[in-house]
Amino acid sequence: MSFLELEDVQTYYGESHVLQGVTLDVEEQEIVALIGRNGVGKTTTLRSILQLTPPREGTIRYKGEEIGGKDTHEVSNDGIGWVPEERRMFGYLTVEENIRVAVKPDDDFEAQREYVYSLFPALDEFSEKEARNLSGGQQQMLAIARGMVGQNELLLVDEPSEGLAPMIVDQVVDALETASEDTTMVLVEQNFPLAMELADRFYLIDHGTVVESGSTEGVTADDERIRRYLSA
Ligand SMILES: Nc1ncnc2c1ncn2[C@@H]1O[C@H](COP(=O)(O)OP(=O)(O)OP(=O)(O)O)[C@@H](O)[C@H]1O
Repeated sequence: MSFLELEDVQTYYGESHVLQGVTLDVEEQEIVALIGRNGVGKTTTLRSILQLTPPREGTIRYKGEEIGGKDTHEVSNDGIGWVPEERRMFGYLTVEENIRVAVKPDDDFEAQREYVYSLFPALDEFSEKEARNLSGGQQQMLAIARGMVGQNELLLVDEPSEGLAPMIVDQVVDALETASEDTTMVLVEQNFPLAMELADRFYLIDHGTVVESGSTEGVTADDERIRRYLSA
């Protein structure tokens, strides 16, 4: 039994059949990258796991339990965190307030705050700053921290390097590596070298289905298996 298992997952937006049978698995403590061209269904795979866009067919098992059909808040209570694309957060709230909003009502805010500040001590330093005044890298760190609130055991991270300068991307890599010591991770990332650097294994998605997979070890964008799917 794997930590997370997707079997023949089929997801639609209305009549549009986006995931056409995605099968993949993730082992505990792994970082698994989902790669592929724009619009092939990577974000939709994360949305399917979270039940934000519930699949119409197939199964999703998390720690051996079928989570298909659950509500998103139940999936979140099961310990699955999300770092959405574009770092959605409350710009006019402070860092600390953004963390507070992410803490579930039954959870101990103080304990959760201490937990995320221990993961990312830099956040503590600017805890009173409004999120909109943070740099892109700091915002991404806050987004990752919000995903880790609740000591989530699985973190789904969507395009963490998007729109960030290369120097800032290094900070984000550090933050993801720190987070990955505590959690299993599924990472959607357009920056191919970055995805290969961070992840243990990859799944290459094309037209809503997995077309290649394997260890990231030694894989480059010149690899013929990869190139034919990623180049335009
Ligand atoms: N809310 C939606 N309603 C209708 N179609 C959607 C919706 N969200 C995404 N799609 C379509 O579903 C397909 C897959 O989108 P998805 O966001 O999963 O792709 P992706 O691989 O993550 O690529 P990207 O990097 O562009 O986000 C695309 O054709 C997209 O236009």
